[in-house]
This record gives sequence, C-alpha cells and structure tokens, in this order.
Amino acid sequence: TAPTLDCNGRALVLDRPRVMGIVNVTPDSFSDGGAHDTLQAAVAHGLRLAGEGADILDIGGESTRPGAADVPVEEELRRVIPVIERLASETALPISIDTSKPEVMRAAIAAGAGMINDVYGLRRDGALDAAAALGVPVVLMHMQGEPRDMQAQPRYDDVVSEVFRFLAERIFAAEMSGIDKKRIVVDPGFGFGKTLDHNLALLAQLHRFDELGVPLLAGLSRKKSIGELTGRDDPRERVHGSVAAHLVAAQRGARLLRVHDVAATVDALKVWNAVAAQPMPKPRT
Ligand SMILES: Nc1nc2[nH]c(S[C@@H](C(=O)O)c3ccccc3)nc2c(=O)[nH]1
Repeated sequence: TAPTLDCNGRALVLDRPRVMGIVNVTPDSFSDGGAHDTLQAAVAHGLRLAGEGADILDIGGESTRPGAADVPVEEELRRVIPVIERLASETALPISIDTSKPEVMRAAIAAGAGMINDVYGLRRDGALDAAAALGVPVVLMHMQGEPRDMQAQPRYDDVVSEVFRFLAERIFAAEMSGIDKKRIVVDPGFGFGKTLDHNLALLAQLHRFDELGVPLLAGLSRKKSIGELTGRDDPRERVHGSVAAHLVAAQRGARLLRVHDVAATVDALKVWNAVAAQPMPKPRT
C-alpha cells in the first residue's frame, strides 16, 4: 500500500510522483499588486493549476527571494488566508501552506489548508509544537543560512551527506515533538544555500535520501540552476528544463514535485507512469 498523507481530510496518495502546484500570493508576483486584485489573481491561478491536474496546491505569502525582507505575520496572513479559504471551498484538492511562522500555520489549517510546507524545517520558535498540535503532514526542507544570505557563499565538505544529516536531525526533532513519522516529508531544498554543483550532486544522488524512510519532495521549478544549465535568463522560459529536472527527480525517488508549470509536468509524468507500469521480465536466474 502506498504512503498516503491525510491533509485535513483530503488524501494525497503517494503511489506515484504527484504534482504540487505553486500559488505565490506575493504582490510582486502579480503586476498590479493591489490586495483585492492579488486575491482574485491568486485564486484564479490556483483554480487553473487544479484544472491542469495538480494533486495539491502550495500557497505561499512570503517571497523567500534571497535578500527579501521578512514579511510581517499580519501581512502574510492578509495575503494567504483569503486565498486558502476560497481555494479550499472551490476545489477538492489538498492545500499546503508555505510558511515558517507558527501563527500562519495555525490560521492556514483553520482556513482549510491540510499540510505545512516549511522551508525552514520547523526551526522557528514554536513551529515544532504548532505543527505537532495541528496534526497535519509537514514538509521539512534543508536550507543553509537564511534567505537573505544563503546564496552568498554556499559551502559544504560533502553536500549530500550534510543535507542528509540535517534532514535526519529534523525528522528526529519532529518525532520528539510528537509528529508521527508517517506525517513527515523531506526536501533537500534545491537552491537554498546551494551552488549549481551542489544542486546537481543532490539530484544525482537523490536515491540516498530513501534511507530516511519518508517521502521526498523536489522543487527545481524555474530555479536559477535550471537557467544556468539552459541559458534561459527568463524564468518563464525554463519550463522544459524544469520538466526534465523533475523527471530525473521522479526517476530517482521523489514522490512530490513542486512546480509552476503543472500541465507540462503532468504530461511528462503520464509518460513516466506508463513506462513505470510496464511489467519487468524476471531476471534470468
Ligand atoms: N518544500 C519546498 N518549498 C519551497 N518553496 C520555495 S520558494 C522558491 C521557489 O523558487 O519557488 C523561491 C526561492 C527564492 C525566492 C523565491 C522563491 N522553494 C521550495 C522548495 O524547493 N521546496
């Protein structure tokens, strides 16, 4: 039986790679930037991704852009809560909240979200206890440094081992706080304190994270590394490179893919699934 995440009553079955559609509710992601327009545009975007075949929607109100100032909790709530309420009522999809703040976690789950996606791995004060009390699945991601400085000088002796150890420690910390291991997803955090070479090493050795015994999320969509490999400076032109990277991640064990371009990724996974479903001839004994 496949691992199944109970997201506040909405099931996310990880029997095959599943697609998490990104809904950024940050004024800088919608041209006009007005609050009402941002709400309308974000909800429309979420509904569109649902129509394209997303298995879950990830709502984020704080751009973790390197160098970005921390968004005050009231502002983050003002952005994401109305979007979660509308999407939770207008789609049957599970919804994850991309936040590191305990207050935002609580309000988001109360508003209908069913999973916590924390790029900070529940390291903020009160985050572990909040996540434990809320009883929903959590994504624990690796980041070296802080969003404002993480890309300045990423450095590792052995990036895969160090990210592995960090994730193992966060799983332990989560379990010690009462979070059942069955509710935990881990994520190497592509682009969060990593150079291109670090990201490529993590992708190439993604299978090593199977040893942690929890499902893996990969988020490479439209990231700088994809741009560097393809020479595409405009993130909107990084769809093909992103789909390729996510297929590699799926092939090497990722069961959640966090993407902007849902339709393209869904089509690619249909090909992947068809091949994965092929019976393998018994190895000649
Ligand atoms: N679990 C998980 N959550 C995530 N949230 C993000 S924000 C990122 C982006 O490019 O989307 C980003 C980074 C920097 C600035 C803006 C946006 N990336 C991930 C990820 O890789 N894994």
